[in-house]
Amino acid sequence: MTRAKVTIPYLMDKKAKHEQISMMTCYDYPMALLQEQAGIDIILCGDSLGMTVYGYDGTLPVTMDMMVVHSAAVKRGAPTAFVIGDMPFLSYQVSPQEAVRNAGRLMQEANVDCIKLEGGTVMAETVKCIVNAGIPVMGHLGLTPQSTSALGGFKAQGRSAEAAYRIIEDAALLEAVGACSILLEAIPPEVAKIITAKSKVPVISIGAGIHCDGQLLIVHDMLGFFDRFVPKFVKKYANVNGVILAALNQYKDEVEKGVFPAKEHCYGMPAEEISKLSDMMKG
Ligand SMILES: Nc1nc(=O)c2c([nH]1)NC[C@@H]1CN(c3ccc(C(=O)N[C@@H](CCC(=O)O)C(=O)O)cc3)CN21
Ligand SMILES: CC(C)C(=O)C(=O)O
Ligand SMILES: [Mg+2]
Repeated sequence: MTRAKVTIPYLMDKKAKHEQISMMTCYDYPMALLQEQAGIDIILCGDSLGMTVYGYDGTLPVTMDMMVVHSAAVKRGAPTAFVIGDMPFLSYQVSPQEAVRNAGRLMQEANVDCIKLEGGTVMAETVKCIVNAGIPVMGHLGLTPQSTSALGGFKAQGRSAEAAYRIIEDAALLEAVGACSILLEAIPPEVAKIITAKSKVPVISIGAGIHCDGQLLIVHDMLGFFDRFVPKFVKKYANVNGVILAALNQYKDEVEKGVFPAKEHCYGMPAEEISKLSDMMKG
């Protein structure tokens, strides 16, 4: 049985009932099939794919074209999940007009349900314009990886009263200009708790503690499929690297020993054809 499509009203209802929302990143079709099967509510095709899939040091090299191709693959694998396409660096900062056009590309070419962008007060006008175009927007506050250089690295945010107060103000403003949900990354639980209590839209945590309306993890981190660094907020639920490495080692070993391929991996040929071929080869 397939579940009903996850919609904004469905997510609002979950918040109202204090039922936790599950959210996970995903970058390709086979993983999307599994996340759909697991019933993950929200799937984010994040620009973190720059690091997890493409091996860059950060998210800045990621382009709109990459996000469109990957988001489309994710939506094909997870038709009933609420799929969010992440707006990459420079796709929305230049002007609200460019932001609307690029957000529209994710809707039109990748069939996503929503887009996400980083920033608070400075992005309020842009969020308003995208929402006015009929495109749902998730806001993203706290550790915003596209401004790592300005933040001084991948560092937790909102740890002073003043910094926390600014994030709380930003969250209220994002909601006021029409954001359908807010993502809080790497901030203290006490701050996230205040925001979640004040906001009418679902607030999702990645490294923002237990008091939010839902949780997000980077799928490669939680699977043990990425270990260049492991943020404090990550819990590893599997060791996929270990499973894959064991298979690769065994394959290499069997190739070198001539154990693979076996008879069952080879195509048959009728005996008379083999003997005819043998005669032909004798010329
Ligand atoms: N694989 C992956 N996981 C992520 O969580 C993630 C990405 N990639 N790419 C984009 C951003 C970058 N993120 C990060 C990266 C590193 C830390 C980290 O190591 N933080 C340290 C504390 C650093 C400090 O505060 O000085 C930690 O211990 O959590 C946190 C978030 C979150 N996002
Ligand atoms: C780190 C999360 C929140 C994100 O924006 C992404 O996966 O790109
Ligand atoms: Mg992102």
